[in-house]
Amino acid sequence: MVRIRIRAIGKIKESFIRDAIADYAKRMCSFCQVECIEYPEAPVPDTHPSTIEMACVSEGEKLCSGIDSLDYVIILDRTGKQVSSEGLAEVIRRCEIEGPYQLVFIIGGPHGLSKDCLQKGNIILSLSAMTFPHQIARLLLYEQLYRAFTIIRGLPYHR
Ligand SMILES: C[S@@+](CC[C@H](N)C(=O)[O-])C[C@H]1O[C@@H](n2cnc3c(N)ncnc32)[C@H](O)[C@@H]1O
Repeated sequence: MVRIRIRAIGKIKESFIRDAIADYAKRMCSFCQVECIEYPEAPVPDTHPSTIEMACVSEGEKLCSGIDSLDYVIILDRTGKQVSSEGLAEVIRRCEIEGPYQLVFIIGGPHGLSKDCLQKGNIILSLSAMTFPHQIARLLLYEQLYRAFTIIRGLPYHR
């Protein structure tokens, strides 16, 4: 069974988003092992660009540390490549058949991801040209992962 690790900055504060994520995680549990590891937001004591950049670098180091070189790493960023739901399903299907069996998704915090971190992925994935709050980006990712598994298994969810 393919393992999916989501590495994300910050907690999900809104209970309705937490509930929706938990619902998709439950629906996916017979298709994959999905786990989310949350890292704390780095402190941003002022709004100077260099302070924000330092926070992004520090968060990026935590998000990318300890990733196995065999993992397939997908970094979520607005500037990345947009793929269809079928395209994401194909990436997962290939991992299920050929490996690597662990997919890692990385989601930044309120200030986004450092340049260094963006270079550590196998792909940078854009969910849209629009910017979402990290909590919504995480929920969208869970929904798209669930959708991908229903596409792979031919289940009547994706239309
Ligand atoms: C509030 S956003 C960061 C905004 C930051 N100004 C930037 O442009 O990256 C927080 C995180 O959510 C994810 N995210 C938000 N919108 C996204 C999108 N359209 N596609 C992919 N990921 C997105 C990214 O991982 C991002 O680092």
